[in-house]
Amino acid sequence: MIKDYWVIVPAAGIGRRMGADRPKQYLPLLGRPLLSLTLRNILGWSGLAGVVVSLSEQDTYFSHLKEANHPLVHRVIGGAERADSVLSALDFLAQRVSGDTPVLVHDAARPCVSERDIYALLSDNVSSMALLARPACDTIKQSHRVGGETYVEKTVSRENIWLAQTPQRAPLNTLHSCLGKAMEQGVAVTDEASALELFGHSLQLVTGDSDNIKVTHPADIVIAETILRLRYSPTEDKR
Ligand SMILES: Nc1ccn([C@@H]2O[C@H](COP(=O)(O)OP(=O)(O)OP(=O)(O)O)[C@@H](O)[C@H]2O)c(=O)n1
Ligand SMILES: C[C@](O)(CO)[C@H](O)COP(=O)(O)O
Repeated sequence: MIKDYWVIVPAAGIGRRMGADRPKQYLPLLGRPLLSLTLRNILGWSGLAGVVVSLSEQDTYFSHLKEANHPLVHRVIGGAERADSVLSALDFLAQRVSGDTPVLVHDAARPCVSERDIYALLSDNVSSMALLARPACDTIKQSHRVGGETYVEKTVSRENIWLAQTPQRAPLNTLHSCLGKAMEQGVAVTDEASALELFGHSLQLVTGDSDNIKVTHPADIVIAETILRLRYSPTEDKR
């Protein structure tokens, strides 16, 4: 398993789809802020060198988290889009660690990723550029709009269709340069793999669990709480 890797946690979003009174990463899950649970999870991964959390400039919540002053946790100011927030953390790392350092980018909003999936992604047998993902299991429809309504254009074969999760893994210098160039070119990249693909890199897909959900809508809070309740005992919750 690889060691001495860094994890970037983009956590500068506003959680518009959640529609809560604060950014979703600070909503309580099992009585603890979502971002605190995500960081607790990451800080337990073996071989971790450090974590860089990208925060909104207006963030007033982070400093109250248990993990805020952990020696392995660093913070940077994020940007308007997820990619800006990731790039800001990559800029921070590029000034401090060697260019071949493995970097994992993991959404703050995915508190449930399992240790088993992380160790699969970090395995020596896996390519240095890889991501957790799930094969699509529903029937896939392509749509078009007519008069303000949405209609089926066609059914797309789900063979070879995967749903990207995080973490996504790449060497620091490769990801830094690809993401930087993609943004200079004005390409909208919603994950790290897209930026790497754009410049011809081949990424390995590592099958992740379906419980690595991205907390996006209100109902996801209940689902994530259920997953976490099943996984952690009350004693472990004190960490
Ligand atoms: N400018 C942004 C936008 C998003 N993120 C982070 O990227 C992750 C995935 O984004 P998403 O789940 O879409 O979060 P939000 O952008 O906050 O949600 P929404 O799109 O509903 O506003 C989240 O951890 C979010 O905090 C970020 O760091 N900086
Ligand atoms: C990175 C990601 O979580 C992979 O599924 C996703 O692309 C983030 O997308 P969003 O538009 O920020 O929700």
